[in-house]
Amino acid sequence: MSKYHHIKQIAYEANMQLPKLGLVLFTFGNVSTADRELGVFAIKPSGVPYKDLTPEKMVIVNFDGEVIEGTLRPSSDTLTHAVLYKHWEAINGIVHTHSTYATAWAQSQRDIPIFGTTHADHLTTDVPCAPPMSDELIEGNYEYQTGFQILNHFQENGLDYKEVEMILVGSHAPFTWGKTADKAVYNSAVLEAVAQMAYLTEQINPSAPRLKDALVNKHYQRKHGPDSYYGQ
Ligand SMILES: O=C(CO)[C@@H](O)[C@@H](O)COP(=O)(O)O
Repeated sequence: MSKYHHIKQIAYEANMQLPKLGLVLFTFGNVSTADRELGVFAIKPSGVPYKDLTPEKMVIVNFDGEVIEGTLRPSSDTLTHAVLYKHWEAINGIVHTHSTYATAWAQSQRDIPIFGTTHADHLTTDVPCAPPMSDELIEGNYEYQTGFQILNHFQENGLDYKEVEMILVGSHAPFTWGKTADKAVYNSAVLEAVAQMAYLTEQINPSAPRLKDALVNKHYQRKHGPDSYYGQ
């Protein structure tokens, strides 16, 4: 058995959650999970429909994006995953989807405003949207540059990747991450729900107010503070 069997299994199971949660159609997304000791991650092969996926089909790649084990081509988004793993050492799972509402906000090149307590349960800021890349960068290695586009946007806006575990890539689609692949998948589902609620909120009331800071903090602390399940 491959010494990477455990991460292939985790990556497979996390990938299979995406169609079950309604976050992908056909081959529209990918999940990876890292083993920091082995210095690699397992990622979905490119263009393989979820119905044909097996743990053995997962591709093992190092943090420079070089294939270490696997017969299929790794996801076309592999270099974005590699850049994030290389620079953000606390994450072990990354998800990319084209879920409808989150992608619509990304294509509209807008942050998702913090309108409600569901949003505040998970983060205290708007969901950030990184501006689209210049033509020059797009003509280079788009997926590699996407990794830096995400890193730069976090740095320039003083965002902490351990607190804000999601981003919209302008003119493209969302990426989420977490300590585990399961948490990254959870974050993608939360993002899609928040994106839908924010869209509907603006449709019903284009001048809907943002959530008051006191409520933002109360809800976030309830789920992340020292007395919370995750904070302990
Ligand atoms: O962004 C895109 C396409 O727009 C890709 O993420 C999506 O098609 C998935 O590609 P892979 O099958 O993982 O190579």
